[in-house]
Amino acid sequence: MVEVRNLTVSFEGQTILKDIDCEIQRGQTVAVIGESGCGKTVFMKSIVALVQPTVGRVLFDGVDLASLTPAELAVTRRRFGFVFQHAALFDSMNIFDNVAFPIRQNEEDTDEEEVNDRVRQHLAEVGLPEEVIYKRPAELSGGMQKRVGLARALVLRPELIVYDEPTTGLDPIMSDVINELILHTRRLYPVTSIVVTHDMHTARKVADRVMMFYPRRRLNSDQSQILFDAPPSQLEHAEDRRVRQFVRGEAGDRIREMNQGMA
Ligand SMILES: Nc1ncnc2c1ncn2[C@@H]1O[C@H](COP(=O)(O)OP(=O)(O)OP(=O)(O)O)[C@@H](O)[C@H]1O
Repeated sequence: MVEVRNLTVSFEGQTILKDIDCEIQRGQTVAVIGESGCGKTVFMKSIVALVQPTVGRVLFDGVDLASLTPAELAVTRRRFGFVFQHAALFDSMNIFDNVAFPIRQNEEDTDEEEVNDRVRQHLAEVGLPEEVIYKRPAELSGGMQKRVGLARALVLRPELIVYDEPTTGLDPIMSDVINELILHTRRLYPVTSIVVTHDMHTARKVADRVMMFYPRRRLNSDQSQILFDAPPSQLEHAEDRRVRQFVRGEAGDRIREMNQGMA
């Protein structure tokens, strides 16, 4: 479904991603992990054409996203769902209108009765009670806001959904509610998911594949930036020491490097 070919992304002369090659199959859930600043979000945004490749290509169903006109890209983007780190809800709209927004925006012919049914169905799917419907985002807890963000992302039944740190800032129970919702969505239909996360519990629980990125600036030019690309069950046995240290949360050589001003 997604083919990433020789992807390089640079900003103002600084290379963040270099020569990334991978394929993501339909229905796969990929967790993208790695230390802060290694380029996880840039990778995820490149896949949904929110960031343009400096070199290389990203193909979605065989089509190079960079070759599309803005109008064609807008049509393709309807097949994508986005769950942002801070829910990114519209503060001035109530919860109903937030979730209805993508339908009203993209499927203008939908009558209000159907909009009503779909919004209520999606809010129920993420476990939100009826009484939140006419509240504003600021009146809900962070976990509830994330669930609204998820309902809004799912309301057009996207084929590809990207999650940017979906559990950051949530307590362990609410994090697990979000993990369960990601799994539940996958059970409902063969959505492809890319989950950028620092939460190893999330990576282990929801993903059938984990990709670990490493900061480009810490590598030699011939070294691959993807240190690990395998099912989560293999994380503990990864050959690369940096992967094992990362998943165990061990600083390793980093403290010495920091003291030497290298990190
Ligand atoms: N639009 C941009 N313009 C300039 N630099 C950018 C842009 N987007 C990202 N960067 C830089 O690219 C690097 C990687 O950013 P990215 O957000 O992908 O990291 P990350 O691995 O997701 O980190 P974190 O875990 O902290 O969110 C950072 O140094 C960031 O400052």
